[in-house]
Amino acid sequence: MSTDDIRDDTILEEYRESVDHPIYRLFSEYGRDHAHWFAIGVVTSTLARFLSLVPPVILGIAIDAVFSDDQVYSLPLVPQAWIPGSTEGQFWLSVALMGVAMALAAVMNFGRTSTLNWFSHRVKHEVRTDTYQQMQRLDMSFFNDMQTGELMSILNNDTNRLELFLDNMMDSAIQLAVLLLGIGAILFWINPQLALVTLVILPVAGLFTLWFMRRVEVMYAQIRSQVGDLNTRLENNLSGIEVIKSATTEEYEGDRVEETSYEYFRRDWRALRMNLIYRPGLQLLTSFAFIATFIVGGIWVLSGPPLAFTGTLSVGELVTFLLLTQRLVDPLAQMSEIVDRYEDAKASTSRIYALMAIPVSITDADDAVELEDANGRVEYDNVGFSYDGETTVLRNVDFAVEPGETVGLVGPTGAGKTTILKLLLRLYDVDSGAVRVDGYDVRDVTLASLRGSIGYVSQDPFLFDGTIRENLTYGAFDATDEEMIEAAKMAEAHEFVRNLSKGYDTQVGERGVKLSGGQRQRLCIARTILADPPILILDEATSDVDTETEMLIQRSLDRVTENRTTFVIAHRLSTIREADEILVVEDGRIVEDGTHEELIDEDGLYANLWSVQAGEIDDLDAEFVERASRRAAMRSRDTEDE
Ligand SMILES: Nc1ncnc2c1ncn2[C@@H]1O[C@H](COP(=O)(O)OP(=O)(O)OP(=O)(O)O)[C@@H](O)[C@H]1O
Repeated sequence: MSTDDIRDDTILEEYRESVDHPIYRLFSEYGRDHAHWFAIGVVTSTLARFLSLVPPVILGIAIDAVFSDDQVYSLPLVPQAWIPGSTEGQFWLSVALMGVAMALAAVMNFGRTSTLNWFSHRVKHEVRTDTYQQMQRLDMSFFNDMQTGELMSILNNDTNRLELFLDNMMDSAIQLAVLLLGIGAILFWINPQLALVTLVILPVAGLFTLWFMRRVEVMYAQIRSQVGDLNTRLENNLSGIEVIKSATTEEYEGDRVEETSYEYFRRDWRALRMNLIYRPGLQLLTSFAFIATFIVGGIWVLSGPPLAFTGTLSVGELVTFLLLTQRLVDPLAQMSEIVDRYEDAKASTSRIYALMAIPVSITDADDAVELEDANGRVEYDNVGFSYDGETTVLRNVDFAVEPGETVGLVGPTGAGKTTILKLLLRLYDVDSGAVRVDGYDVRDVTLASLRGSIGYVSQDPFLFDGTIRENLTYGAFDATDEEMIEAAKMAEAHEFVRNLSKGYDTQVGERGVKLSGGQRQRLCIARTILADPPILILDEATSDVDTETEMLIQRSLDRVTENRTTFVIAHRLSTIREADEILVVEDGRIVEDGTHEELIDEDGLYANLWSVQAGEIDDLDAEFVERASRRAAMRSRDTEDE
């Protein structure tokens, strides 16, 4: 098991253990709104099962009264005066009663399947939607720790397991309960003594089932978690297929998938082995009941009551007994499946509720205010931050930006530039100090209004599967074609889009794979421009484009950034040369700040970085070279550790 797997399991496991009575909760929280469908389902299912018991009872009576003339034709709950006196009349009455019972059973079966199916599919749909909504609200730190495959397995596999249970198994459970009660009652009504012989297996079957449930509960939890691990591995490999192919690690990855899949098979097989004992065990018990009833009943009919039994037993009664006992075999064997699916659904529901129980810390405060028409004054007040609560990533970050200013952030890789701006978006909360927009602490305004005021072009430009038009208007859904094209022109994207065969209706592929890195970047810039936010964050927004395009984008960005507070993170220092202020970040601190000219004059880290990019490597001061090699050494050590 990899460290990732252990980490995922720990988060879910921690909350899974705190989930009490998951199936009960599922019914009370999600079933309530559709309780009427469920109730109709239960009633029709109950009636269908009762009606299915009518033919064997009528048959027994008909054998005794019509065919062998042993007894008087009488029906339970029916006045004797209503029953025809002739044998022929009784025969046709039996036929009619059986026919009506069968027809009504068919109608009830229709009602049962349609209502219970509706119920289970609705519940599944609502559980999935709610789980997704809750997942979206979770903190970024949660997504850093959880793997996509694991989450997909909860959203898809686990919710599907619920449907399997709610659909077929609820119906089977009702069927079993009705048949047990109905058959039990009829058997006792016909002959209580023989009924005891037939039904003695029930307590034994109950104990056997309890034993099985205890054993498989843990096994199912392990299986569900292994499905998550397998999904994670598959999802990771599919996302990284290009790396796998270029590194020719197909065999290595094939082995890893096989290993994870084998573990899934092993856990699955362990639970299945239990089933292999349980199912035939139950079948054996019911067969035993059938044989015992046949032996005792047969002797009874042939030569009077055996052992301590008393009274009489007719052939018709014995036939009804045997037919009904036979009716118990299938549902009792099905009980194993019901219990099996129940345990499976319980494991899945626990995982769903565990996900829902994970607390969200980045959320609107009760008295959060709307940040309306932000001016764009941004202030970092002595900010300290770490991702994991231990390793400090930012310390004493302190600066202020006036509305409309452009600020460049530069510094070595891993210094904390992106992290600083993620705090402005409140993707994470600061550990100490405060980040303010227009004088409001970002924790005191609503997340929607804060993030709606900020446009973010991330380091890793992401496009959704769909057309270019859909991607550009994402978030600005009401934008007109003219506005969209204007934004695309500003981001130097219009020309290349126009040259595509389907123009703005071109499909970009998953994550935008059908476009080049630079094209993706330009579309992301255009998307942000179209949203027209008062604050703009461009994180290496032009790193993937050629120098010429960069120059063009730069030119239009100058127009875009006018009158907006803009943060630009750039490794290519030429990009931020004109910024109103440049912050130089090193090891999570701001070590220098000023305009390009001021920083060059200061002759510190920035001046040295500038010299490197200008190609003046021979003129670098010795301390800078030493610090750079120290950082590089640390980076390669980090990589080795990984
Ligand atoms: N999600 C995360 N969880 C834990 N640590 C993180 C996370 N993201 C970044 N870090 C760590 O925080 C530090 C700062 O990262 P950050 O991405 O802010 O650097 P950066 O200056 O933007 O780097 P670059 O120029 O390479 O983009 C790094 O040491 C990085 O390993």
